[in-house]
Amino acid sequence: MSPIIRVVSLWTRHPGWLFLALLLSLGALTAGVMLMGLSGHYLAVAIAGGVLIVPALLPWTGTARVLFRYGERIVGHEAIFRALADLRVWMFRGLARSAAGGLGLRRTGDALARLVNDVDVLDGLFLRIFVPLMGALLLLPMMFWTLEREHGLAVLVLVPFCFVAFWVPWRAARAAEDNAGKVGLAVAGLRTAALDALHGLREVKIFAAEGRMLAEVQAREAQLLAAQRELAGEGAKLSAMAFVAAQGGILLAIILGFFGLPIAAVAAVLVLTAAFEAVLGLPRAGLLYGQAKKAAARVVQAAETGPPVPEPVKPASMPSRNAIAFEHVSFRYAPDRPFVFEDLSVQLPEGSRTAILGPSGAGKSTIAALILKLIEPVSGQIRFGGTDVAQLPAEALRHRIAYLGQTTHLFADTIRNNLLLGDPKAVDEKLWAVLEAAQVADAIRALPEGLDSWLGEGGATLSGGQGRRLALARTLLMNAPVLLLDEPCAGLDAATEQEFFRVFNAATEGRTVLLILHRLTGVEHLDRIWRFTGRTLVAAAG
Ligand SMILES: Nc1ncnc2c1ncn2[C@@H]1O[C@H](COP(=O)(O)OP(=O)(O)OP(=O)(O)O)[C@@H](O)[C@H]1O
Repeated sequence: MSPIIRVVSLWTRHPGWLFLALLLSLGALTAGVMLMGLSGHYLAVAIAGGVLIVPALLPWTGTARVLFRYGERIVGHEAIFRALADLRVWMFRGLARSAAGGLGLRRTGDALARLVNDVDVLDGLFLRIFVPLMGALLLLPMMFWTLEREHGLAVLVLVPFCFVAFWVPWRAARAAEDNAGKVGLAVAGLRTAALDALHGLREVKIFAAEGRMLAEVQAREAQLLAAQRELAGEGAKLSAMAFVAAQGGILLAIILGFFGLPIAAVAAVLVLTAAFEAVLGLPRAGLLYGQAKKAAARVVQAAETGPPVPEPVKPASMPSRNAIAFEHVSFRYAPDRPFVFEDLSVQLPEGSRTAILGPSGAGKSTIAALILKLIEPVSGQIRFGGTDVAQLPAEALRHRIAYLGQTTHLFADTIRNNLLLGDPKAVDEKLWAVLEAAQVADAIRALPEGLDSWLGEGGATLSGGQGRRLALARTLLMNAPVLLLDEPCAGLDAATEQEFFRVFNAATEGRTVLLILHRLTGVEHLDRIWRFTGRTLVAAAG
């Protein structure tokens, strides 16, 4: 299915609104053409006979035109706002499904460009392309009838009309399609560069790299402007051609009018003026269509890219148990990358407390990513509660697991709302209990607004260590039977770390816990310890 059809198929959820908008628009067009035709006719009669008759139909047609146009604007925009809201939600859901592992900054800029710019381009698909095109098709028989009455040859005027209404827009669409790829890429590139520079502003200042960063953003902007200028030039050329053709068509009707029926000729010329005016926007619509086609392709691609690990066709039901086992698992990130581990087997029995130790780059975080189904083994199996995770739906599996990664995001919101992400129903008492467990309660208590303090973007108002502990508290709050904690004590001093592990044991009683650590300090009551040796895990104690 072509991307444009895919996008339009999403809009069919609002058939009533869209159909009504189309009817009102065609009604306005018909009333406008009738108005001009009647005016021309009675004007010509007045000139010929010296008597001006204003038929009762004339004011009615004028009023109808205004009312139809007004209704079309209201209904059309309502229809399209609903359709766009659906489109954005659909795309966001698709992104969330495909990017569970986090987008990363480069792709965030690109995703934002698609969510905002590309969806905005699609805004015009119905009102500025489809509706005027239907109008042009409706005008064809109307014009044939009017011109034919004037002079047999007058139907020749339909040639410039079709040129303006169909050929020029088609050419414009082709030109815009070639160019829209460049514009889309340039917009995404500009957003990515600007976001990158803004996110890293502190580093930019420390390394005095403002000039280089600015040059990068300006270069991207220049690329975008060049692509837009090219398109605008092409658009202007085609619009000029359409304008000349429209004037030529009207001139032809006037000339033929001298040889035919003058009264019919005046009416025809006025009808033609209205008709050409109605289609003179179509070359721009053609340009827009070319852009919309590319935009639709980018939106559909972003929304329909599958999850990183394919979902099972017939998912197994979630097992009641929560033990985890790796059975002869081998994994590498790409065929041309070395294996991170080979033939790795390890068990995390239900309710056990396990630590995996190893130097940086050994593959500890990769273990967590495999359990969460963000990546899949090259060979071997990972079982959750006895069932191969490949058979389990990723979302249901992740509901069982509370995970604290090495980098976690704190939202620009209050501390309370950041915490409630872990358990939306948690009462204050529970929030303070997890804050105590994560050794950050004192710092929060010292803030003037306590739990209602605003965190700022990425937790900017807390120190790095405090932010990390808040993220840890949020993970502890999640009522999941399995806890995966990747370096939970990063940013803690030795004494606080020891205190953390003391409280941690009580806070996680009964859950299956996997701690991913560089070194073993302060951890007590562990059931198992595994250490990376070469490309596999070896039991260190138990
Ligand atoms: N997305 C990725 N694509 C390609 N290679 C990756 C990716 N993520 C990690 N790696 C590589 O896989 C290996 C294991 O990485 P992993 O993050 O699991 O190590 P780690 O033991 O958690 O390290 P650290 O203690 O520094 O966090 C490393 O050599 C790393 O370069």
